[in-house]
Order: sequence, then C-alpha cells, then structure tokens
Amino acid sequence: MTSNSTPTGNTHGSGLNAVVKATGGIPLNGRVPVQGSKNIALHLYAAALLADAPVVLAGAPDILDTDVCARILTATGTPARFWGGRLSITPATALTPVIDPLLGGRVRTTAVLAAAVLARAGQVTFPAPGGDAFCQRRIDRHLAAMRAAGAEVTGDGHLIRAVCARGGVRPFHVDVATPYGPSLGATVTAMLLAARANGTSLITNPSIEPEVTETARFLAQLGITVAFDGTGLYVAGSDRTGGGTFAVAADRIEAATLIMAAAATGGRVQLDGVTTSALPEGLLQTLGAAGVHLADEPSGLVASVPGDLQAVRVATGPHPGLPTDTAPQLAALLTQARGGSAVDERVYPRRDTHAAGLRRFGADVHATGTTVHVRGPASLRAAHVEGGDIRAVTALLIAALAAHGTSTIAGMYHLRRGYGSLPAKLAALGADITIHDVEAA
Ligand SMILES: CC(=O)N[C@H]1[C@@H](OP(=O)(O)OP(=O)(O)OC[C@H]2O[C@@H](n3ccc(=O)[nH]c3=O)[C@H](O)[C@@H]2O)O[C@H](CO)[C@@H](O)[C@@H]1O
Ligand SMILES: C=C(OP(=O)(O)O)C(=O)O
Repeated sequence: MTSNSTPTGNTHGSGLNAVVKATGGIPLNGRVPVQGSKNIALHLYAAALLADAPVVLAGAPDILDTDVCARILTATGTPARFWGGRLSITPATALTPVIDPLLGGRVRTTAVLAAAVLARAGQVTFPAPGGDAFCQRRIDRHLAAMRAAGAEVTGDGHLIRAVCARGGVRPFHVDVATPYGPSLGATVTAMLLAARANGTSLITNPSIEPEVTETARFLAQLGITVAFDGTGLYVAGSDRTGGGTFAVAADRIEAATLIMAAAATGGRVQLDGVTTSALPEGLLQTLGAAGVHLADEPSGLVASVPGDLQAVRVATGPHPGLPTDTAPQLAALLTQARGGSAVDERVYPRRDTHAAGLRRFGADVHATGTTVHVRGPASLRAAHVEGGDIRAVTALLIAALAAHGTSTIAGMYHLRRGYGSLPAKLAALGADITIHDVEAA
C-alpha cells in the first residue's frame, strides 16, 4: 500500500478508501459550526417528493446520503440538485414510481421515499432499506401503513411493490409501535401517505423525534396540517400542496460527536448553530452525569470538562431518551472516565461494532447481550483500525484523539455517509489529523 497525504479540508476531497491519520493527546479547543442534520434531511428529502411547487432545503448536509437521495429523486423524474449547501427539488411532470434498487439499498429511508411516491402516484416499487448494517432494518410497520392506506403490498423481501386501487391512497389509522418503541421511520412513512389522502388519518404511538416534528413543520409549509394529541398524530391530507424554502435543523448527533471528542481530550469547544435545547434530555443528563459541562452562550453552545470524567450507567431509548446514534461515541468517551460504565442499547439490540475497535486502543470495553461495558480511565495507545458504520468510525476517531501516538482509521465511506467535514472540523479545533488516499501497491 502507498499513501498520499491530502488536505483535511472537506472530506470529499479524497477517495472512499482513504484513511484518517490522527495523533492524539491534544485537548481540542476552539469554535466550529454544526452541519444540517443528516437524519432530519433524509426524511425531508422524501417529504419533498410530495411538493407541487419547487422546494429548496437550505443547510442540507454535504454528505454521501444527500447525493444518493438526490439521485433517487432525480431517477423518479423529480430533478434534485445539491449546490452550495442547498438541495433544490423541482416537482415531477411525470413521476416514475420506482425507487432505484441500487441507490435505495444504500440509504435507510428507502421505505419512506417509497411512501411519498406511493402517495403521489398510487404505486411504487422499492428495494429493502440500506444504511448501516449493524442489524436488520425491519419495515413491517411501514408496510402496515401502506396497506392501511389502501395499497396491496407484494414482494420477495428484496423488491417490494405497493399498488393502490384507482383513486390512490385513502385516509387510515395505523399504529407504529414496535417491540423497541415507536418507529421513527414508520411514523414519517405514515405521515407522507396521509399527506396525500383525502381526509384525516391517525397515527398512534408515533415517534416524537425531531425528524418527525421537523417533517411535520415542512408539511405544514406545504399546506398539510399535522396535529399531535394524547391519542396520536392526526394528518389532514390534501391533493394539492405548495413548496418553498425550508431550513434543515442542526445535526444534534454531529454536535454530540464534537462534544464527546472535546471532552475525551479534556478540551473546550464552542459549537455554532446549536443550543442545548436541540439536544435530547437523555443526552443532556448523560453528559452531565459524566462530568461534561454544557452552557448556552450568545455565540453558541460551549462544552467543557471542569473536573474528572465519571462513569455512567445508561440506556439508549426513543426520543427524548439517549439517542442510539450517540452510544458508540459515548463508549469512546467513557474510556476516559473513572469507574465502570454500562451503555445498554435498547433500540438496536446488537449495535456494538465499535467495541472490538476500541479494545485495539487498549480500552477495557466488552459487549454482553445488549450492553457495552467500559472501565476507565484507560491510557489509550495508537492503533490501526477500521470502523464498520457511521458512528463506529467516529467512536474510533475519538479514541485516536485521546490516545498516545499516531493512529489510522479506515472506513471513510461510512464517515462520509453522515459527516460532511468532521476531520476538517477536528483539525480546526487543533487536532493533528489528516486524510490519506490509500492506493493498492
Ligand atoms: C426510535 C429510534 O431510536 N429510532 C432510530 C432509528 O430510526 P429508524 O427510523 O431507522 O428506525 P426505527 O425507529 O423505525 O426502528 C426502531 C426499532 O424498531 C424496529 N422496527 C422498525 C420499523 C418496523 O417496521 N419494525 C420494527 O421492528 C427496528 O428494527 C429498530 O429496532 O435509527 C436511526 C439511525 O440509527 C436513528 O437516528 C433513530 O433515532
Ligand atoms: C445508523 C445511522 O444512520 P443510517 O441508519 O443512515 O445508517 C446513524 O445516523 O447513526
């Protein structure tokens, strides 16, 4: 193997088999902006398929998932173009009711995108969802919503077809509870189906994640009323919608990643474009218990570690609980905390691909059942590792920043799916971090 160093600038500047090289031991210090939320944007890209007028999603993150979704939309006949942090979407004149099987297999919102096409065209063919492969991505509640909306759903598990009778989707009631809590994705799927049904639909046990509430705000801008009460979520559909510009909210998971990276190095960072109100209660409580201090200052959110980091025993859960998407980074942070920590994963039972990677740095980490146990503080040493999914890669990056010596982390494809410029932001905070293109010798 040979390697060429490239600037850390935007991570898009180098190939997908590039590696990140980081020399740890430097407390992160400084100020960086937070990108638009990957997970909110993914749902807005699907919702934009419902618009009858052009839509601009301002602050869309510059990530691979944005590119893949823009190509999925364009392939349906709905031109979508990403430029300068904005995704511009022009309504289809003739909608092709297919989610491209290859592209659809690369993002996890495939069924949500399909629901929007079904709502508009009365039929759709789509593949099983993609996204991180740390566990099976079940979609039975999505299919239940499609059936409740009047579609006949058939398929072999790889390619699914949903077809409504003449007249298209109809108002419905669906329950989106799963054994793991409310399904975020199925809540949005049901909302998008209901948005085009002629009447009011009811979604019981809905998720209340910002992905849902931001999609509801966007639908309201299109002219579709979404109301919550103790029974569920009511959507009053319409066969005619508007468009306009909508701002993608800040990425609370990128914010959490930067906070944990700073805390693991004993640093202090200011994050522009986000306040503590954007962080779920479960995350705020966990960071507070671990000894991370967060303050809203006029210019942004400031994170620091006034004393020693402390062990915590926590569980992930549906919003406003501790987000599953922060558990790997939290495990990396806890390698620097005093005592025995436990992070129980209750949304995806075996989301623990980061545990083995963290051990390569000399961390005392092991997974038992659904729980990742961490004992600290550990004096980490540099390692050469590969992350297998988005947040696993960032957990390994955090470990590298806290370790003695120079580490290499592979898994750039996963990093780029979710982070537009994380290595550049870490470098701006003082980290010794570079990206190296790796070529076969
Ligand atoms: C509630 C929750 O924390 N959702 C997370 C989930 O959203 P995402 O929308 O991808 O997944 P869901 O919320 O639908 O899934 C939550 C759980 O329910 C199961 N399930 C889901 C749909 C279904 O029809 N049947 C079923 O059994 C899933 O397998 C999973 O164990 O992953 C995203 C990426 O990590 C996170 O950003 C979300 O915060
Ligand atoms: C798992 C995640 O995303 P995806 O489902 O898109 O892989 C994530 O955002 O942490």
